[in-house]
Amino acid sequence: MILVTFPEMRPLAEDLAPAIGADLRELDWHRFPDGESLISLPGKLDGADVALLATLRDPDRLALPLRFAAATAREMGARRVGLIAPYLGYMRQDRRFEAGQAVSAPLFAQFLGQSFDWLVTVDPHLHRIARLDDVFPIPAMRAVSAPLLASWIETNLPDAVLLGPDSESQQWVAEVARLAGRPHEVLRKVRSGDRSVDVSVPESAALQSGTPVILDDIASSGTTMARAVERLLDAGTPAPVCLVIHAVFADGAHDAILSAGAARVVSTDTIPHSTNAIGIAGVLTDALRSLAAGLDLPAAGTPRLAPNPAERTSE
Ligand SMILES: O=P(O)(O)OC[C@H]1O[C@@H](O)[C@H](O)[C@@H]1O
Repeated sequence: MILVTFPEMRPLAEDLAPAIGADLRELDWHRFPDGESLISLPGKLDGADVALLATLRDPDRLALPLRFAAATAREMGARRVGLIAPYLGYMRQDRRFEAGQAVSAPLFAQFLGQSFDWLVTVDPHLHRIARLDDVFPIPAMRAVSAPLLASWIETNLPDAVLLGPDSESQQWVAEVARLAGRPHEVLRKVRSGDRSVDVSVPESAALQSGTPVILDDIASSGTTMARAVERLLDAGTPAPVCLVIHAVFADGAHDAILSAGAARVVSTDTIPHSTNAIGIAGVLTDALRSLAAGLDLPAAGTPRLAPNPAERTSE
């Protein structure tokens, strides 16, 4: 397999390529002064199975470059072209909340399915849509970060009390708490706008029994995390640690969470960010191996634990 990475994903690509036995290449993405993109793929692709690595934060910016890259790989002779998207954007708009709205999740899945033969992602935001297969017209596999999050908690915060900021976070929090052998609670959230969120904290003895760790799949504006931090401090807990799978972090989000009083913000490296502390190459490799078995792809190699991204940057 040939792994072709978008430039910003190079650090994860360097963990992933040896683990899956892929030849690593980086595409060139030139931006013209008017904002148009020129994508260039390196080397020959004749008959190769190609995997593109791109994380879909800011998916509007990436959509056309992805389509150009996939089409060009085919023109250069690639046998199949897959997409490894550690973060898969647009999954939250999974129904028409108001008349006339686009239901973006299936539309974006169809868009990607027109360019790629398969897809692997990490913990997609699926709620009313149960499975990736329900919206993707191509084989789509989800890697699960829960074992990595649980292991991080066991090592770094053995007295953690896991807290989901809203009912949608129940699925992540319950599983990580089970794997880490720690208690968990789910807070109540009411959202009235993009940055207008109210969180309330239930009375609970568990809250006072350890270090609060707020766990969510996505921090976007950071408002959910920030309000949860404030309400927990109001309830008399120690400063919470915020653990997020996908560090989407719109402008100012990380600072807003810290200003609210969080002790620390930690994320996986599905999206490059200064808070990355948990490497997901191992679970991506597992997912690629499962997919490869079903698709007659070149078998991915033996999974290896990825180095901690924080350690990587200090090398
Ligand atoms: O409050 P922000 O950070 O904007 O949005 C993130 C929240 O929106 C939800 O869909 C996510 O699961 C998370 O709870």
